[in-house]
Amino acid sequence: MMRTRPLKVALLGCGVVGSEVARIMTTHADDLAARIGAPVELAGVAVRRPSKVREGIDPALVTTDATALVKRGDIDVVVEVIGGIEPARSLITAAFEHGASVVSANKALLAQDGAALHAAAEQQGKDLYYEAAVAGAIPLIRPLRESLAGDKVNRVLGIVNGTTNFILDKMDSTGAGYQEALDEATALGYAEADPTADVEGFDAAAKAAILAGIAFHTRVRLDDVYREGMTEVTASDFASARNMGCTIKLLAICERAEDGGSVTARVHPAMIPLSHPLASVRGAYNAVFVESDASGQLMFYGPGAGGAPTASAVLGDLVAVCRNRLNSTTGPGESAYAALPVSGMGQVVTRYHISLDVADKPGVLAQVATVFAEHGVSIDTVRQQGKDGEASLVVVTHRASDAALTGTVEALRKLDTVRGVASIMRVEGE
Ligand SMILES: NC(=O)C1=CN([C@@H]2O[C@H](COP(=O)(O)OP(=O)(O)OC[C@H]3O[C@@H](n4cnc5c(N)ncnc54)[C@H](O)[C@@H]3O)[C@@H](O)[C@H]2O)C=CC1
Ligand SMILES: N[C@@H](CC=O)C(=O)O
Ligand code: NA
Repeated sequence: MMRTRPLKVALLGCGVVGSEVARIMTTHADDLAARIGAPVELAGVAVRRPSKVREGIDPALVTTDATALVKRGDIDVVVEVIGGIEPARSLITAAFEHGASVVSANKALLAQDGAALHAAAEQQGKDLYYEAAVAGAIPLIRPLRESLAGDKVNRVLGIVNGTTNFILDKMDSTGAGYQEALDEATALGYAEADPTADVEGFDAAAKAAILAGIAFHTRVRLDDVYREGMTEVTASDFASARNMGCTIKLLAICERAEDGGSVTARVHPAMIPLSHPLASVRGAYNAVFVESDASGQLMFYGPGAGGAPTASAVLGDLVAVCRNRLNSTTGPGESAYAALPVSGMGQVVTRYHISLDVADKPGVLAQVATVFAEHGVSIDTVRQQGKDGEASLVVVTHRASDAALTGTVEALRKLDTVRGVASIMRVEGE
């Protein structure tokens, strides 16, 4: 039976995502009420610029005092789509203290302070949901937290940042320049308020921390995630990748060590074969593979950024949280019982594509090969191209630890015949 008293929602932030949340709440009001079992009412909208015209939003609901809004006491759910650490963190904490549950899209905050926020929610008997924080519209948090709760996840690998995938795709497929592609991604509402978060890999690293924590039932913070952005990927890297039948993607990879005793989480550009499903992920789409003991390999795919897709995930959480409130219950909280240590990058094992500038004379290849052998790094293929006494040498390795590869590269740099290390890129997905 439908409850007549509405559940009250406070919306914090009315930008790319917030404006879409408000629009869907209004246009789908009847369906949402039927699915929840009670109407949901937008009770207040906290903004920074109150004079801006916001279509479909009653100006009487608009306030610049987000703190007063979350402390009203009659709010059932606070939807936080401001972003950043403060004031979002204080507002969410105050929301719990004043009786509300919270839906957030804020991966930066969750990766930094997720444990404290979960503890605050639990202490107050409230929900903290954040499906929109990882991979936009793609259902990923809930499948990991609920559908796979009976399995053992060993690996999560994928493209989790729409902006950088959009840029890399444009650079690869149209030869567009980096800045031009970034400007377009920003205009389309994909980029973070400061797009450095996207291009330097902080956003993907925050998502990797959240995914690893949920997948492995442990705590992984942003600082635990190895991070390289994509600003140094060049047209020549794409050409090398094409020569190998590969393309380049910014990947997030979270793995459980083979002995199960630790985990790693990393974000960096990597070559992947064109035949791999991740190679065909275009534009701002995201795709994530989850590998578990019993399920085998699962793939999640869809729009990873943008106002409406992200609002879809927010609304899904809103419905879940409202249903929980009507039933006087809460959904699953943080599960970090495994308390696994997070190992550094040195422990990671993968393949490498290394491009060296060398002197074009007899014995150089043997010298280089010896350095690889001395560090226990086995070579898969070598390609040499020479011109005017100089040559470029492209070495692709078999699987080796990052520590062994780092040692190899340090030793290569010391060889007189090696003029420089032009690029090092990991090769994944084989
Ligand atoms: N845009 C996207 O594709 C996605 C965004 N997200 C996350 O959603 C959140 C919001 O992102 P966007 O909507 O894209 O950002 P945005 O910058 O378009 O919107 C944020 C809004 O919050 C307002 N704001 C800032 N401080 C405020 C305050 N103290 N009180 C009231 N309003 C305040 C800003 O004026 C702005 O309008 C961020 O955490 C972001 O990481 C998550 C997934 C996808
Ligand atoms: N800036 C982010 C937005 C979604 O999380 C991205 O590009 O993926
Ligand atoms: Na999602």
